[in-house]
Amino acid sequence: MYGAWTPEQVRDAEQRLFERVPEPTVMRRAAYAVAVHTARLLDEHTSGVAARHVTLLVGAGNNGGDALWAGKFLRRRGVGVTALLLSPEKTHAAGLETLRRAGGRAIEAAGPGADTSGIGADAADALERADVVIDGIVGLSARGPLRPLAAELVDRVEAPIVAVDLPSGVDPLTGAVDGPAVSAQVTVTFGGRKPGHVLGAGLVRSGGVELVDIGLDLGEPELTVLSDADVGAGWPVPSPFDTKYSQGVVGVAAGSANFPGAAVLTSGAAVHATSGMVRYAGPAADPVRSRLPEIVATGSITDAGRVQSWAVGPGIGTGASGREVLRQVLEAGRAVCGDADVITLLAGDPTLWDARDPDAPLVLTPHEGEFARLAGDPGGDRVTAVREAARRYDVVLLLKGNSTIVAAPDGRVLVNPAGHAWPSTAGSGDVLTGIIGALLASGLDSWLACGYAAHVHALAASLAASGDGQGVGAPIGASALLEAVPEAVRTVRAAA
Ligand SMILES: NC(=O)C1=CN([C@@H]2O[C@H](COP(=O)(O)OP(=O)(O)OC[C@H]3O[C@@H](n4cnc5c(N)ncnc54)[C@H](OP(=O)(O)O)[C@@H]3O)[C@@H](O)[C@H]2O)[C@@H](O)CC1
Ligand SMILES: [K+]
Repeated sequence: MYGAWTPEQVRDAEQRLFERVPEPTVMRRAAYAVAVHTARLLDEHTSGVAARHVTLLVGAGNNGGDALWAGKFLRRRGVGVTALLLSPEKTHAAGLETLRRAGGRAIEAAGPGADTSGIGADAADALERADVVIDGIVGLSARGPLRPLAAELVDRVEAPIVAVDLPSGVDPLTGAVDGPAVSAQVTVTFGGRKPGHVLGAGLVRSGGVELVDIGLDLGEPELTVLSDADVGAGWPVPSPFDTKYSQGVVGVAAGSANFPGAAVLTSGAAVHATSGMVRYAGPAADPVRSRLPEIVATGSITDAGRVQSWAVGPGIGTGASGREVLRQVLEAGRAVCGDADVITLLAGDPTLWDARDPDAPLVLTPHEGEFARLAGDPGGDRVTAVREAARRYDVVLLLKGNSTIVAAPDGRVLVNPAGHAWPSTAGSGDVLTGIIGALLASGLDSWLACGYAAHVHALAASLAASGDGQGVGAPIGASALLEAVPEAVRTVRAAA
């Protein structure tokens, strides 16, 4: 498990740290780590460090200061270093002096001989010669899209990039990217990850994140990310004394005559996610029985028998029958995971919420379009949007994406930064619903159940796509994802 902290939290911790440790000492610590990782990358790409060339992109603040200090440390290892100053009059003075004293060169990025991009001829040459580029344009204080000169420089880079703290162009708080942004091979960050490292485009732009301890005491994180080991340790498996009933019985209300596949995928996922028992209730009882003989299938919810949770929504439709299914499930007073048509129904008819037992956990798992129907466009700051909607509706909300976000009504937020889109295939959401339903039936906390399910679901998709998770991926459908769920569960349990 690891956390991510907002820039504001980092700044508060930074102030407390500076009361004990002088600021330049902290910066040197941070910069030294940047130099170490840059040397590593140089070695990987050029089979050496000495006599290689590193170009620094140096912005107006301490992020640029870190880059300049890192340049000084690289000089000690015989690296040729050129700093391109984006705001010469605001450059970190001590950093600039130390680099120059170590034999590094510093020139204006917008120097003489500039073409239409505004980049000077010497600066363009230094970019071209670079074996590795260090991005110190902007870090924690980034606001809005990159300014034009920064954007031009970033577009021009061809060498692998080490980003200082955050890839420039990525919003530190939301991970959103608006225009050109650095795509780093490695991002060296300090004290703790920031939301920008684990959300949306920022997740992909950060490359491998290297965390450096500089003595910050950060407190409770804004976001939590679960590891394989966390998920594996909490995944419910039968104890020697369990029966099929004691592990929790899942009810599945999904699919219709027109969409029997949704019933099969949701039910199949519930079967694969935990042991125990799965009941199906709905018009697709025959196809479910024939594909999944272990399921007890009936035509209606009233005949289904006792369950501990309901997985409801995929393929039920948004007409009168779907509405009735949802009403019955909500009135049953059990934990509910609602997906797809359930979200559309709840968004369209606020009176349906009245059927809900307020003491029974309710989980909703929208994709972006469904979320918009329920709570408006999530915009760039998805975490805030999901957290507010979870509070407003008193539900656990899971917003799907390459970083899936799970917010509880009390404000806790989990992120599953899968960083790939293999689960983006028709029917994949049905599988996720079945997994969550099964975990809810086992009695897991509904927020954690969503975090575990999102993690295993994304892992199952990548295992299915790449055979063993190592190979080159090939397109998959939801059936392949479903079949890979047990392997994904084994993988996380082996890590625990
Ligand atoms: N926290 C810690 O513990 C430690 C922090 N450390 C380091 O300090 C960094 C934070 O430094 P910081 O506060 O000086 O600001 P930083 O991010 O360098 O921005 C500088 C200036 O850039 C500008 N600018 C803004 N947006 C822009 C844009 N879109 N495109 C272009 N330019 C833009 C804006 O200046 P303006 O031009 O508006 O005057 C802004 O003031 C942090 O990321 C880490 O590297 C480490 O040294 C040690 C431990
Ligand atoms: K940066």
